[in-house]
Amino acid sequence: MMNSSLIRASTFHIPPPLQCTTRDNVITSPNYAIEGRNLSYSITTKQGKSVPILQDCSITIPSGQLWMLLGPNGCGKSTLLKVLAGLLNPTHGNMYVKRPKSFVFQNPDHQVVMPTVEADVAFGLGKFNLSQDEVKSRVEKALDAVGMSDYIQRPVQTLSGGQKQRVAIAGALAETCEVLLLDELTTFLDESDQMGVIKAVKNCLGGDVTALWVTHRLEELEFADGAVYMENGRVIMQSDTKSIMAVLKERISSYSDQINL
Ligand SMILES: Nc1ncnc2c1ncn2[C@@H]1O[C@H](COP(=O)(O)OP(=O)(O)OP(=O)(O)O)[C@@H](O)[C@H]1O
Repeated sequence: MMNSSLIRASTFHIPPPLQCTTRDNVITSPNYAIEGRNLSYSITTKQGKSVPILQDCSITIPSGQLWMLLGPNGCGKSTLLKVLAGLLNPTHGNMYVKRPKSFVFQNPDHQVVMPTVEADVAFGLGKFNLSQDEVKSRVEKALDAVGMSDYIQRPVQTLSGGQKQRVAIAGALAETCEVLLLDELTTFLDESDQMGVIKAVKNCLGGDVTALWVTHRLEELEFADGAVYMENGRVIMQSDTKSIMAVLKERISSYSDQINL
Protein backbone atom coordinates (compact mmCIF):
# COMPACT_ATOMS: atom_id res chain seq x y z
CA MET A 1 0.00 0.00 0.00
CA MET A 2 1.21 3.50 -0.81
CA ASN A 3 2.51 5.49 2.14
CA SER A 4 0.21 8.52 2.46
CA SER A 5 3.23 10.78 2.99
CA LEU A 6 4.26 9.93 -0.56
CA ILE A 7 1.10 11.30 -2.13
CA ARG A 8 1.87 14.49 -4.01
CA ALA A 9 0.51 16.59 -6.82
CA SER A 10 2.35 14.89 -9.64
CA THR A 11 1.26 11.47 -8.41
CA PHE A 12 -2.08 12.27 -9.93
CA HIS A 13 -1.04 12.74 -13.53
CA ILE A 14 -3.58 10.61 -15.33
CA PRO A 15 -2.15 8.79 -18.33
CA PRO A 16 -3.50 9.55 -21.82
CA PRO A 17 -5.30 8.84 -24.09
CA LEU A 18 -8.80 8.56 -22.55
CA GLN A 19 -10.45 11.97 -22.58
CA CYS A 20 -13.12 11.00 -20.15
CA THR A 21 -14.39 8.08 -18.20
CA THR A 22 -18.03 8.66 -19.04
CA ARG A 23 -20.30 7.60 -21.83
CA ASP A 24 -19.50 9.85 -24.77
CA ASN A 25 -16.55 11.98 -25.63
CA VAL A 26 -17.16 15.71 -25.46
CA ILE A 27 -16.57 17.60 -28.68
CA THR A 28 -14.68 20.54 -27.30
CA SER A 29 -13.15 23.82 -28.44
CA PRO A 30 -9.37 24.30 -28.29
CA ASN A 31 -10.11 27.53 -26.39
CA TYR A 32 -11.27 25.54 -23.38
CA ALA A 33 -8.99 23.63 -21.04
CA ILE A 34 -11.80 22.12 -19.00
CA GLU A 35 -15.32 21.19 -20.06
CA GLY A 36 -17.77 19.21 -18.01
CA ARG A 37 -21.33 18.61 -19.20
CA ASN A 38 -24.14 17.43 -16.95
CA LEU A 39 -21.77 15.72 -14.54
CA SER A 40 -23.35 13.81 -11.70
CA TYR A 41 -21.72 11.80 -8.95
CA SER A 42 -23.44 9.60 -6.37
CA ILE A 43 -22.25 7.42 -3.57
CA THR A 44 -23.92 4.24 -2.42
CA THR A 45 -24.48 3.82 1.29
CA LYS A 46 -23.91 0.55 3.17
CA GLN A 47 -27.66 0.06 3.01
CA GLY A 48 -27.47 0.21 -0.81
CA LYS A 49 -29.08 3.64 -1.08
CA SER A 50 -27.72 5.98 -3.76
CA VAL A 51 -26.95 9.48 -2.43
CA PRO A 52 -26.35 12.23 -4.99
CA ILE A 53 -23.33 14.44 -4.29
CA LEU A 54 -23.14 16.22 -7.68
CA GLN A 55 -26.18 16.77 -9.88
CA ASP A 56 -26.05 17.82 -13.51
CA CYS A 57 -22.99 20.06 -13.16
CA SER A 58 -21.77 21.85 -16.29
CA ILE A 59 -18.61 23.91 -16.32
CA THR A 60 -16.38 25.45 -19.02
CA ILE A 61 -12.98 26.94 -18.22
CA PRO A 62 -11.07 28.87 -20.92
CA SER A 63 -7.42 27.99 -21.53
CA GLY A 64 -4.73 30.04 -19.82
CA GLN A 65 -7.01 31.48 -17.13
CA LEU A 66 -7.51 31.24 -13.37
CA TRP A 67 -11.07 30.42 -12.31
CA MET A 68 -12.39 30.02 -8.78
CA LEU A 69 -14.87 27.37 -7.65
CA LEU A 70 -16.96 28.70 -4.76
CA GLY A 71 -19.90 27.69 -2.63
CA PRO A 72 -21.01 26.87 0.93
CA ASN A 73 -19.44 24.05 2.96
CA GLY A 74 -20.40 20.63 1.66
CA CYS A 75 -21.88 21.87 -1.65
CA GLY A 76 -19.61 19.57 -3.69
CA LYS A 77 -16.65 21.73 -4.77
CA SER A 78 -13.92 19.22 -3.90
CA THR A 79 -15.94 16.37 -5.35
CA LEU A 80 -16.35 18.20 -8.66
CA LEU A 81 -12.62 18.98 -8.70
CA LYS A 82 -11.82 15.31 -8.06
CA VAL A 83 -14.15 14.22 -10.86
CA LEU A 84 -12.40 16.65 -13.25
CA ALA A 85 -9.03 15.31 -12.05
CA GLY A 86 -10.12 11.76 -12.83
CA LEU A 87 -9.79 10.75 -9.18
CA LEU A 88 -13.52 9.96 -9.04
CA ASN A 89 -15.63 8.55 -11.84
CA PRO A 90 -18.79 10.52 -12.58
CA THR A 91 -22.04 8.58 -12.49
CA HIS A 92 -23.33 10.51 -15.53
CA GLY A 93 -22.14 13.20 -17.87
CA ASN A 94 -19.20 13.95 -20.13
CA MET A 95 -15.98 15.82 -19.62
CA TYR A 96 -12.80 16.91 -21.28
CA VAL A 97 -9.76 18.15 -19.35
CA LYS A 98 -6.50 18.96 -21.11
CA ARG A 99 -3.48 16.87 -20.15
CA PRO A 100 -1.19 16.65 -18.37
CA LYS A 101 -3.29 17.69 -15.38
CA SER A 102 -2.37 17.80 -11.70
CA PHE A 103 -4.39 17.92 -8.50
CA VAL A 104 -2.84 19.83 -5.61
CA PHE A 105 -4.18 19.13 -2.13
CA GLN A 106 -5.20 21.43 0.68
CA ASN A 107 -2.63 20.34 3.27
CA PRO A 108 0.86 21.63 2.41
CA ASP A 109 2.45 18.82 4.43
CA HIS A 110 0.94 16.26 2.07
CA GLN A 111 2.57 17.88 -0.97
CA VAL A 112 6.29 17.63 -0.51
CA VAL A 113 8.03 14.29 -0.21
CA MET A 114 11.74 14.75 -0.85
CA PRO A 115 14.40 16.21 1.47
CA THR A 116 15.25 19.30 -0.59
CA VAL A 117 13.30 21.67 -2.79
CA GLU A 118 15.35 20.73 -5.85
CA ALA A 119 14.85 16.99 -5.32
CA ASP A 120 11.15 17.48 -4.66
CA VAL A 121 10.50 19.41 -7.88
CA ALA A 122 12.52 16.82 -9.81
CA PHE A 123 10.63 13.94 -8.11
CA GLY A 124 8.10 13.38 -10.90
CA LEU A 125 10.59 13.72 -13.76
CA GLY A 126 12.14 10.27 -13.34
CA LYS A 127 9.57 8.72 -15.68
CA PHE A 128 10.51 10.97 -18.62
CA ASN A 129 14.05 9.65 -19.20
CA LEU A 130 15.51 13.18 -19.36
CA SER A 131 19.18 14.15 -19.28
CA GLN A 132 20.48 15.68 -16.04
CA ASP A 133 20.76 19.06 -17.77
CA GLU A 134 17.15 18.89 -18.91
CA VAL A 135 15.97 17.95 -15.39
CA LYS A 136 17.98 20.84 -13.92
CA SER A 137 16.64 23.27 -16.48
CA ARG A 138 13.01 22.21 -15.91
CA VAL A 139 13.40 22.42 -12.13
CA GLU A 140 14.94 25.90 -12.32
CA LYS A 141 12.30 27.17 -14.73
CA ALA A 142 9.46 25.80 -12.62
CA LEU A 143 10.88 27.25 -9.39
CA ASP A 144 11.33 30.59 -11.13
CA ALA A 145 7.66 30.55 -12.21
CA VAL A 146 6.51 30.20 -8.59
CA GLY A 147 9.07 32.66 -7.18
CA MET A 148 11.06 29.99 -5.32
CA SER A 149 14.40 30.03 -7.17
CA ASP A 150 16.29 31.21 -4.10
CA TYR A 151 15.08 28.18 -2.14
CA ILE A 152 16.38 25.49 -4.49
CA GLN A 153 18.80 23.97 -1.97
CA ARG A 154 16.56 24.39 1.09
CA PRO A 155 15.44 21.39 3.13
CA VAL A 156 11.68 21.17 2.61
CA GLN A 157 10.94 20.92 6.33
CA THR A 158 12.22 24.50 6.74
CA LEU A 159 9.59 25.91 4.34
CA SER A 160 6.35 27.64 5.32
CA GLY A 161 3.04 26.08 4.28
CA GLY A 162 2.67 28.45 1.34
CA GLN A 163 6.21 27.78 0.19
CA LYS A 164 5.47 24.05 0.25
CA GLN A 165 2.38 24.65 -1.89
CA ARG A 166 4.49 26.62 -4.35
CA VAL A 167 7.06 23.80 -4.50
CA ALA A 168 4.22 21.32 -5.18
CA ILE A 169 2.96 23.56 -8.02
CA ALA A 170 6.53 23.81 -9.38
CA GLY A 171 6.62 19.99 -9.41
CA ALA A 172 3.51 19.96 -11.58
CA LEU A 173 4.89 22.67 -13.89
CA ALA A 174 8.20 20.79 -14.28
CA GLU A 175 6.12 17.93 -15.68
CA THR A 176 4.67 20.41 -18.22
CA CYS A 177 1.29 20.25 -16.58
CA GLU A 178 -1.40 22.16 -18.52
CA VAL A 179 -4.23 22.06 -16.00
CA LEU A 180 -3.81 22.73 -12.28
CA LEU A 181 -6.73 21.61 -10.10
CA LEU A 182 -6.12 23.34 -6.78
CA ASP A 183 -8.15 22.32 -3.73
CA GLU A 184 -8.37 25.06 -1.08
CA LEU A 185 -4.63 25.67 -1.10
CA THR A 186 -4.75 28.65 1.20
CA THR A 187 -6.94 27.23 3.98
CA PHE A 188 -4.04 26.60 6.36
CA LEU A 189 -1.97 29.64 5.35
CA ASP A 190 -1.47 33.06 6.90
CA GLU A 191 -2.12 36.14 4.78
CA SER A 192 1.39 36.61 3.39
CA ASP A 193 1.72 32.93 2.51
CA GLN A 194 -1.75 33.07 0.92
CA MET A 195 -0.71 35.96 -1.32
CA GLY A 196 2.55 34.18 -2.22
CA VAL A 197 0.61 31.16 -3.48
CA ILE A 198 -1.95 33.21 -5.42
CA LYS A 199 0.77 35.27 -7.09
CA ALA A 200 2.72 32.10 -7.91
CA VAL A 201 -0.34 30.56 -9.57
CA LYS A 202 -1.10 33.76 -11.50
CA ASN A 203 2.50 33.93 -12.67
CA CYS A 204 2.48 30.47 -14.21
CA LEU A 205 -0.81 30.92 -16.09
CA GLY A 206 -1.37 32.07 -19.63
CA GLY A 207 -0.05 30.15 -22.59
CA ASP A 208 -0.61 26.50 -21.91
CA VAL A 209 -1.40 26.53 -18.19
CA THR A 210 -4.94 26.84 -16.79
CA ALA A 211 -6.02 26.68 -13.14
CA LEU A 212 -9.28 25.88 -11.37
CA TRP A 213 -9.06 26.86 -7.71
CA VAL A 214 -11.49 25.83 -4.96
CA THR A 215 -11.71 28.46 -2.26
CA HIS A 216 -13.76 29.81 0.62
CA ARG A 217 -11.95 33.13 0.65
CA LEU A 218 -13.90 35.75 -1.26
CA GLU A 219 -10.92 38.13 -1.33
CA GLU A 220 -9.21 35.64 -3.67
CA LEU A 221 -11.88 36.32 -6.31
CA GLU A 222 -10.15 39.53 -7.32
CA PHE A 223 -7.23 37.52 -8.74
CA ALA A 224 -9.48 35.34 -10.89
CA ASP A 225 -10.65 35.66 -14.48
CA GLY A 226 -14.00 34.18 -13.57
CA ALA A 227 -15.80 31.99 -11.07
CA VAL A 228 -18.20 29.10 -10.75
CA TYR A 229 -20.69 29.14 -7.87
CA MET A 230 -22.19 25.91 -6.48
CA GLU A 231 -24.95 25.07 -4.01
CA ASN A 232 -26.31 21.67 -2.95
CA GLY A 233 -24.31 19.68 -5.47
CA ARG A 234 -25.28 21.88 -8.42
CA VAL A 235 -23.52 24.57 -10.42
CA ILE A 236 -25.75 27.62 -9.93
CA MET A 237 -23.77 30.14 -11.93
CA GLN A 238 -20.60 30.55 -13.97
CA SER A 239 -19.61 34.12 -14.74
CA ASP A 240 -17.15 36.99 -14.40
CA THR A 241 -16.09 37.67 -10.83
CA LYS A 242 -18.11 40.90 -10.45
CA SER A 243 -21.39 39.17 -11.27
CA ILE A 244 -20.56 36.27 -8.95
CA MET A 245 -19.68 38.71 -6.16
CA ALA A 246 -23.03 40.50 -6.64
CA VAL A 247 -24.91 37.20 -6.32
CA LEU A 248 -22.94 36.24 -3.21
CA LYS A 249 -23.63 39.62 -1.57
CA GLU A 250 -27.32 39.22 -2.31
CA ARG A 251 -27.33 35.75 -0.75
CA ILE A 252 -25.40 36.91 2.33
CA SER A 253 -27.78 39.83 2.80
CA SER A 254 -30.88 37.63 2.41
CA TYR A 255 -29.41 35.18 4.96
CA SER A 256 -28.72 38.08 7.38
CA ASP A 257 -32.33 39.21 7.00
CA GLN A 258 -33.60 35.71 7.73
CA ILE A 259 -31.66 35.54 11.00
CA ASN A 260 -32.30 39.22 11.83
CA LEU A 261 -28.65 40.33 11.80
N1 LIG B 1 -17.22 9.46 0.00
C1 LIG B 1 -18.22 10.13 0.55
N2 LIG B 1 -19.12 9.53 1.34
C2 LIG B 1 -20.16 10.21 1.87
N3 LIG B 1 -20.38 11.51 1.68
C3 LIG B 1 -19.50 12.17 0.92
C4 LIG B 1 -18.39 11.53 0.31
N4 LIG B 1 -17.71 12.47 -0.42
C5 LIG B 1 -18.37 13.62 -0.25
N5 LIG B 1 -19.44 13.44 0.55
C6 LIG B 1 -20.42 14.46 0.95
O1 LIG B 1 -20.70 15.19 -0.23
C7 LIG B 1 -20.87 16.57 0.07
C8 LIG B 1 -19.91 17.38 -0.77
O2 LIG B 1 -18.57 17.21 -0.28
P1 LIG B 1 -17.38 18.07 -0.81
O3 LIG B 1 -16.19 17.75 0.03
O4 LIG B 1 -17.26 17.89 -2.27
O5 LIG B 1 -17.90 19.53 -0.52
P2 LIG B 1 -17.11 20.90 -0.47
O6 LIG B 1 -18.00 21.90 -1.10
O7 LIG B 1 -15.75 20.73 -1.06
O8 LIG B 1 -17.02 21.13 1.09
P3 LIG B 1 -16.03 22.05 1.96
O9 LIG B 1 -16.19 23.43 1.45
O10 LIG B 1 -16.55 21.89 3.35
O11 LIG B 1 -14.64 21.49 1.78
C9 LIG B 1 -20.66 16.70 1.56
O12 LIG B 1 -21.91 16.67 2.20
C10 LIG B 1 -19.86 15.48 1.92
O13 LIG B 1 -20.07 15.09 3.25
